Amino acid sequence: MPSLALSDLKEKKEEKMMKKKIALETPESERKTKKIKEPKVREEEDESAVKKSKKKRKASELQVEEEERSETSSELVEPVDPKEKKKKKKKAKVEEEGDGDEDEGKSEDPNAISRFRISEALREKLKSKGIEALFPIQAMTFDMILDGTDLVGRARTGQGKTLAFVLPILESLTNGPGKSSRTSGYGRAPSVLVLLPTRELAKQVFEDFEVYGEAVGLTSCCLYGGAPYHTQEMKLKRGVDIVVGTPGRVKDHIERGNIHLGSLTFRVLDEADEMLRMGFVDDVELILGKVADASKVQTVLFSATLPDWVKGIASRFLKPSKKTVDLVGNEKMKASTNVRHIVLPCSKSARSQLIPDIIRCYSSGGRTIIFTETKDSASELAGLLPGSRALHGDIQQAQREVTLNGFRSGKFMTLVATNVAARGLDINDVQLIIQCEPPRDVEAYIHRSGRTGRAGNTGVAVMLYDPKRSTVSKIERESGVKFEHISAPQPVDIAKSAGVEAAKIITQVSDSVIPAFKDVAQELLETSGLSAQDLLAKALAKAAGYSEIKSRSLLTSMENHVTLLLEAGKPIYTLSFVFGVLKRFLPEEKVQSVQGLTLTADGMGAVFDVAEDDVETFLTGAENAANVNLEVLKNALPPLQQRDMSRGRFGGGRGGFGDRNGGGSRFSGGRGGGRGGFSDRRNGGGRGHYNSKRW
Ligand SMILES: Nc1ncnc2c1ncn2[C@@H]1O[C@H](COP(=O)(O)OP(=O)(O)OP(=O)(O)O)[C@@H](O)[C@H]1O
Repeated sequence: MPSLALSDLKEKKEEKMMKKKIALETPESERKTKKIKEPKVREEEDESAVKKSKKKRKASELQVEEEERSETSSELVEPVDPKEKKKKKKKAKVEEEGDGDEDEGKSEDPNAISRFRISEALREKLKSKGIEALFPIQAMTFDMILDGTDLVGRARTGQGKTLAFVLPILESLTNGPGKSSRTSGYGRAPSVLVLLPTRELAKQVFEDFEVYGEAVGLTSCCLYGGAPYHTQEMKLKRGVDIVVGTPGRVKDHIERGNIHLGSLTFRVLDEADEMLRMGFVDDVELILGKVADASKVQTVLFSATLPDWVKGIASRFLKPSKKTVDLVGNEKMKASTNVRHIVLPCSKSARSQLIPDIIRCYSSGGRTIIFTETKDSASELAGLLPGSRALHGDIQQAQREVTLNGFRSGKFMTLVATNVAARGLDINDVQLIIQCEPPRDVEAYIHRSGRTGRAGNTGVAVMLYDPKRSTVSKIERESGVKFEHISAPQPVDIAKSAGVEAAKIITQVSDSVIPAFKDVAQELLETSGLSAQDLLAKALAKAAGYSEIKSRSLLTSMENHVTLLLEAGKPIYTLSFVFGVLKRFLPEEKVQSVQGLTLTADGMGAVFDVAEDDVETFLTGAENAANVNLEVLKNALPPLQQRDMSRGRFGGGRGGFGDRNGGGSRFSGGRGGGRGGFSDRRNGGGRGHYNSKRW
């Protein structure tokens, strides 16, 4: 029910805020910034900290402690032991209480930007953007990057990984170790190269470098395909300090002799896993290999997902002394914890009817991004959803930019995109993500759902799936997300809330209209054969834009379809058995018309959809059949068996759809088929493989 869903959402948000409030009441510990330290943070506090930082909090949950530096060459900065953390909290609290007066230094956020080696100009710029304190991933990596360490950084989506490398790099080049090697003057070669998988993301990161770089006198340029070479060449000719780009176009400029990477000080691989997955292996390898002396270059790699096979690149291109700051680590939950993750059964043909209602129920009036698996489906769906636009790789770059700008500025509120928009895009007020079907891999799920719930905000991610061919359980076990299973919002429920709105509007209509309409109202009352209440209900419906209300099935979400539950008095093991039972009392064409046939998790029944007009035929037929019970399901589906496509068989019973807490068994186990390392050509198979064919 939409009204329920909305209030549930509100409740959930409040509950979350409450939990966060509690989590945030953690005293600070002193932080010394000059020495390299081993900061440790408890994973689940990561996102609380983001929220708190946003609110200019006074205390921080980030615990920084001094540790012996590890003798190992590559070091993982691990999350702190929760028990240990508790002890520290207690100790700090006692100290604070004993202290009495409000020492200004102590009440200040340990992650306040003033506590880091950030120059005045950059601080001012950050403040002008409303940033007063660093987020945990930024605080934990700032000194390491500034002091010259190669680094692998991982934090969940929307946790500020971009500024985690932008700020220390800018500081290093202007006031730190990078300053001495930086070249200057007309035609200078870049000191920094940042590689990203998509054009939109490259532009976004470039804009950060431009805004903050300007404050310290550094210039940047952005190199990406689909845009004219000339402008990019002119910028490179004049000389820039920072180059941000996608691998294909950067490589082209190298080959044209437009850029020289011999004197690089920094290399950044943002969303490295995606770049390699997209087939940029050769290009990235070639580009990274262009530095004159790799030992003099500092390399950092950031992503919210770091599949094992990416670690191969890290060992190949980062120094053995590299450090890893992983705020996700072995935590089960890999996706954003600020997002409500929902799954909903829906057949492909019902999508365009269902999606507007999902938006009505879950977008809270904000922006929505809908992800499709292919470019064609993105265009097709955008054509069917009024007020939406498509974004994918077949659209001209200039139009892609117009579309994204329009979405960012609120000219339209629904973007239908392929995976080109899955990674890194940071768009204000995206409240809802809809995935039309489960993506092929868990990383895509994590990044797509991470376009909402950013920087401490909350959001909703709804994934549609075909109950007959679902990979929901695979995504669930690999991402650690515990999906809420819900049924489609029913048009009648949506109409009810629209009616409430319409009633409000009607009460606001001036009494001056009454004389003009009174006579015809009286005539209607006398001639329509309806009560005054029914007549008014019709008038309200019309005011809310309704001429009729269609029903929607629980199973496939198809309009004018109804879900039936069949039981045969004994366990049912196969779908063909159900067809056999139906054939006993129905003509063949009716049997063939059933949609979405699925067995129930308890193995005692089967559910399927039939056209509303056929329901009577089915029910009457079943009355005359021995040992058959057939009933219409009105409110919720029973728990169903899910066909786990990743395992090629039916999985065990998972949570009922009416049960928001899901239930059912959890699976464990790693992913199959490890992806190859950097030089494994079998992965990706040529540049643009993924995006050119599918998105
Ligand atoms: N210290 C901060 N205080 C307040 N807001 C911040 C801070 N750091 C970053 N932000 C904001 O948080 C948002 C998310 O940041 P960013 O895009 O860097 O996230 P991310 O971790 O790279 O996400 P993804 O994995 O999806 O790429 C941005 O709008 C950014 O401006």
